[in-house]
Amino acid sequence: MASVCEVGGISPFFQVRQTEFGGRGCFSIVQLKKGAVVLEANDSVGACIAHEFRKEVCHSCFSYRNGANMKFKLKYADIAHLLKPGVKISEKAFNGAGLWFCSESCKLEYLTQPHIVELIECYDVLLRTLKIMQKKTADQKQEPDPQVMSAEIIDRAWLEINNSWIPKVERTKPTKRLNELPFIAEEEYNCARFVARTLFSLKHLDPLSKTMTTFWTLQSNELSKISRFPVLLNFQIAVFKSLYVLLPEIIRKDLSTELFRHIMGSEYGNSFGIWEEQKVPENREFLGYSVFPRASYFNHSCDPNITKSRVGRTMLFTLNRDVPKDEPLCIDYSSLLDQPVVQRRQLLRENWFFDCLCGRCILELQTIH
Ligand SMILES: C[S@@+](CC[C@H](N)C(=O)[O-])C[C@H]1O[C@@H](n2cnc3c(N)ncnc32)[C@H](O)[C@@H]1O
Repeated sequence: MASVCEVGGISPFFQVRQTEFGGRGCFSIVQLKKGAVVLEANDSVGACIAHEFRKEVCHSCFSYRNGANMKFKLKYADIAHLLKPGVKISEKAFNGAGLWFCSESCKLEYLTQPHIVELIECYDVLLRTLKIMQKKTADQKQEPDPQVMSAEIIDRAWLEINNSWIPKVERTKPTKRLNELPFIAEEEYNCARFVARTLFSLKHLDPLSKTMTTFWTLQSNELSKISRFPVLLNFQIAVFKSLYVLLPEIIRKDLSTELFRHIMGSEYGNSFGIWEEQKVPENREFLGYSVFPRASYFNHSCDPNITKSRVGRTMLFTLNRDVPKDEPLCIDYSSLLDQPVVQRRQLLRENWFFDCLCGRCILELQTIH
């Protein structure tokens, strides 16, 4: 984990410091007024709209219109002029990369992202593979899922990939590598798209940017999440193998087991849901998720002083009350604030893998003991 100075300078309103209960958190560095936006994050590193919602969500502005299909699907003609050396997209095989938009202008805006055709090639090959896999019906499980998990078991599984599987693939002729492809279903596909987007972002981000430096210092929850759901180890390995076999070289060359584990481990505790906008939590659709490294130092509080909201692709972090200097700035991870303390803490433990030590929990725990 990085030292504090490596994650400073995210906002003029707060600093990242060590908290009393361990880990880092955000603290106000000046007195702040209710309504102040302490962070505006539009620098997502990885994001994924669930396959289920692919036609119903605009991939540029993330708008969703009560389940209506978006009218503008990506076509080969839209990208033909963007093709460049190292990117091979055949007109005949092109599937639209699973990208739909609410308007021509949103589509154009998406296509103006530098080098975006590299990502479109990745998305399209993953989508083509999912469609082929969906035609297979037999039980495709290759490895039995482990029952008990530990850091050693996880490390050993990845060592095996590094020492045995990758060298084997590298010795295999490119035309035969598809034989190494594991079975993937929709969940693996969603995850593969998320990782592909992250690899693409990292490839083109300024290495000295705050987004990049904070990405490398994100807390990983790999062990706690896989310990709770051991099936995730084989799931992740299947995603890794699929990406290794399928991704075009221009993106795949940066894929290593170490980077993959950091992307997956940090995604678990640091991603923000892409929820339908302007609806109460109980009635919102969960459309996908996104990682904003600069916004990942906000701890949870059951009495949060920050309200998070999404406007298009941007996350806003707005103070919901006046805050003095040196106060922790916290958001609500859970939408469970009306639950009693014991249930709240249990749900946070089960879903977010930590025992909540916020001021409200500590106070309420004292009253029940
Ligand atoms: C998004 S990160 C927040 C930044 C994190 N503290 C760090 O050092 O990178 C979420 C993690 O912070 C810790 N955390 C956040 N809120 C907490 C709370 N109320 N009580 C205890 N731990 C908390 C947990 O370890 C959780 O998995």
